[in-house]
Amino acid sequence: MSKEKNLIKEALEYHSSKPEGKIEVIPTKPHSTQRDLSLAYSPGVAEPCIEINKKPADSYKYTSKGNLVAVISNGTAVLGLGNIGAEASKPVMEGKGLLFKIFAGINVFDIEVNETDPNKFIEIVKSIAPTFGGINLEDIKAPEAFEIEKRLKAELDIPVMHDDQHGTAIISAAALLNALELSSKDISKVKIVVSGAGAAAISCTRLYKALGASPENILMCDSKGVIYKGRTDINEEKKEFAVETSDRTLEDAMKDSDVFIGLSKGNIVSPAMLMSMNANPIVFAMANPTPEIDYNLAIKTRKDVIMATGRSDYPNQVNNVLGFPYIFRGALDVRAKDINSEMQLAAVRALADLAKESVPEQVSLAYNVKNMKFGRDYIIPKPFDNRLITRVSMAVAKAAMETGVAQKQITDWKAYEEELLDRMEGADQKLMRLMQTRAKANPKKLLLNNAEEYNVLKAAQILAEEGIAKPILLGKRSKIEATKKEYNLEFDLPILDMDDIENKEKFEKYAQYLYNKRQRNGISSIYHANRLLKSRDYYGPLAVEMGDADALLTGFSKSYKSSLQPILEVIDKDKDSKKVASSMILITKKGPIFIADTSINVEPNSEDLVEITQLTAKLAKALAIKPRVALLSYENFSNCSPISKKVAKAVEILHETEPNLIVDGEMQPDFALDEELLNAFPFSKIGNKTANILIFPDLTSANLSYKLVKGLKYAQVIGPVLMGLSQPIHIMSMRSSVEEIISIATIAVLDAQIRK
Ligand SMILES: NC(=O)C1=CN([C@@H]2O[C@H](COP(=O)(O)OP(=O)(O)OC[C@H]3O[C@@H](n4cnc5c(N)ncnc54)[C@H](OP(=O)(O)O)[C@@H]3O)[C@@H](O)[C@H]2O)C=CC1
Ligand SMILES: CC(=O)C(=O)O
Ligand SMILES: [Mg+2]
Repeated sequence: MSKEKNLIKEALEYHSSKPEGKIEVIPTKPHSTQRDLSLAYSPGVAEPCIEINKKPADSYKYTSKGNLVAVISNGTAVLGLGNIGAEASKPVMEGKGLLFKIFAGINVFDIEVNETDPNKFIEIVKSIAPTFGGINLEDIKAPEAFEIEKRLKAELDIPVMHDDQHGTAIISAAALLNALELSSKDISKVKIVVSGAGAAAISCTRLYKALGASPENILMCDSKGVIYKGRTDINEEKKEFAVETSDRTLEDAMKDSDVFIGLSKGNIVSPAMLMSMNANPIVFAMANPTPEIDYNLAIKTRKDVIMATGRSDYPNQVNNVLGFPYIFRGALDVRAKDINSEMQLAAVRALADLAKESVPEQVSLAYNVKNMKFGRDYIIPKPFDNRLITRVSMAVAKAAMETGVAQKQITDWKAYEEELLDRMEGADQKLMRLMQTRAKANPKKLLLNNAEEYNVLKAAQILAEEGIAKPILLGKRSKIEATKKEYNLEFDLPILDMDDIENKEKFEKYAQYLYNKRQRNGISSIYHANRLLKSRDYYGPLAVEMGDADALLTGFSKSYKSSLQPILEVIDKDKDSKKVASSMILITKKGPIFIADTSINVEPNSEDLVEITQLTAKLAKALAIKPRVALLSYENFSNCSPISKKVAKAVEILHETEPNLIVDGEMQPDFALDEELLNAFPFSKIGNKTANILIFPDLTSANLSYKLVKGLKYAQVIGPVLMGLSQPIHIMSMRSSVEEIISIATIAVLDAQIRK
């Protein structure tokens, strides 16, 4: 089956699989008891009705209105499919609803109105407007769309935006500014050809003019050809773009042009037309689903083209999805009465600027591209970039306040940023963000071993740029530089060069220190110390011990065990610790859960379990989490089998030595994690609030448990976190992803902060 046919089949299956369609309504309040129902509905529901009747603005307080947008269409210009009617437009409107929700947390009712008369349509929309905090008009054809939007904006006091006009204008303008910058062209001098003279095309071109494009350099075409002065069959909006020209066809117009903007119909631009454009042409073929010229055909035809489409399956998706969720988010959050041109321009700038910043690794991963960066194939941020919600929504909200259309003021922008992130993030991202905020307050010098590897280098770049750590790269300079070159990584970070390590005066100092420290523990001569130090596995920990770095992260290319061994030879245990151990942090719906010992102590005895518990509780406290510890077994408080006896004895010691620690066992993990089940043990010190630290009876059960959770993708896993050393040194899992390295690096920085 061809790729296109396959897509058709998959798209139909996607939409028809049960439950049919793409959205549903989910209650947000409890509804399982009679009392819940008497609050949700009669009699309780009468009370907010009475309040709203007294003060209409209270509808924002007592109903979902403030976060509810109507996506309304009459189906007269559905994508590039034309006038296919209200009912057939529903999949697109449901799709917009889905995007509003996933990208900005906004609820949508999609409303398809069987009415093409603009006046009647306006009356219908006005009559249902009280339900909504905002109205997104969609896929309504020109010229009716202009009148409809203009009147609804004037006659309603909630934000109204025809997305095909302004959403498209904002995104394409941001992309155009960046594409012009990349091709060193000046917006006031370029010749722009616009194919289409409908809602999207007219509005986009107006915005380009506002940004400096010269009216005499713009040629617009509709289905009949070029819009020239003297044409009699054109409406008022088209007249605005009529110019003196002898060009009559799109083909004529495209000769010697610099920019092509397609907002018309699929497959109307030929390779020959593309060839007739000036050097480094900018081609935005935005008709959906079929662009004016196919992406692959365009880049095959001209190597120098900067090419974009409205589709998600090619680079440079210039599509209003990058705008409407965030524009409405910002507008709703300040209860704006309008979405005005200043708010639109603020969104343009936010989008254009964001594209020039380095791209988060999870975005690159989502598109399977390594080190995505500003350039011909990346002129505009990707829809899965989770920075869009803060950058665009905040810019829009600010502009609404500055231009006096906001009915609610934001004073604490940091708190608003947090609120936006809270809306969109899962528990895992939230904990990591909180930890990163703490790390950024006092970033530490972090030595990153295996810096020749792409993942380590990319993580180092992000850690430095985000201000989470001050990375020092540990590795062979020549190889680090080669990897940077291979992946086009542009940054400058200090390197501890393993190629040149012996020539450094520090080498002698380190060797002497190591010899002095370990001469009675197997390092028999200065030569022996010298030899060990030539290995980064020894040199790295020594650099931390000697104060040349605040923390070390190692282990990318070795097994945990072989990374740990040299560390233990060089670094003492913490003065309060008799053991080292390791913990994994599972990020679950119940919050973070620590699991220990996952990597070091294979068969711990009762005393070892006590140590492991103390270390893990200390780690939790260091991350500002109050420890509630369950020591696990396959039995509950039975003290029968050898394993249970071992665990019960550890609990007994802990109750004696750590009276303030909430700890109990032996118990099964499902009991430790379930409030109801915990009620079965009213004597337990854990009470009925679930545990957040699980100490396993041995390494096998701990390790397999976390691997199972990770393998089943039930929770994100951070770690392993090494505990009990006198220095903040951590070992990542072999071949960790960039995200995993950043997580454990953040913990290493926090660890270093606590110690100094
Ligand atoms: N990528 C994105 O984010 C977006 C893409 N679009 C796309 O833009 C296109 C237009 O949408 P919209 O403005 O809402 O629709 P409209 O119906 O308002 O406008 C369509 C325009 O296309 C013109 N047209 C039709 N055929 C041709 C042709 N062969 N050559 C030149 N112009 C032609 C029409 O000309 P005439 O006036 O003579 O009828 C009309 O001016 C659609 O394909 C849509 O998918 C729209 C919004 C966002
Ligand atoms: C993307 C969009 O809104 C359109 O093509 O109509
Ligand atoms: Mg549309």
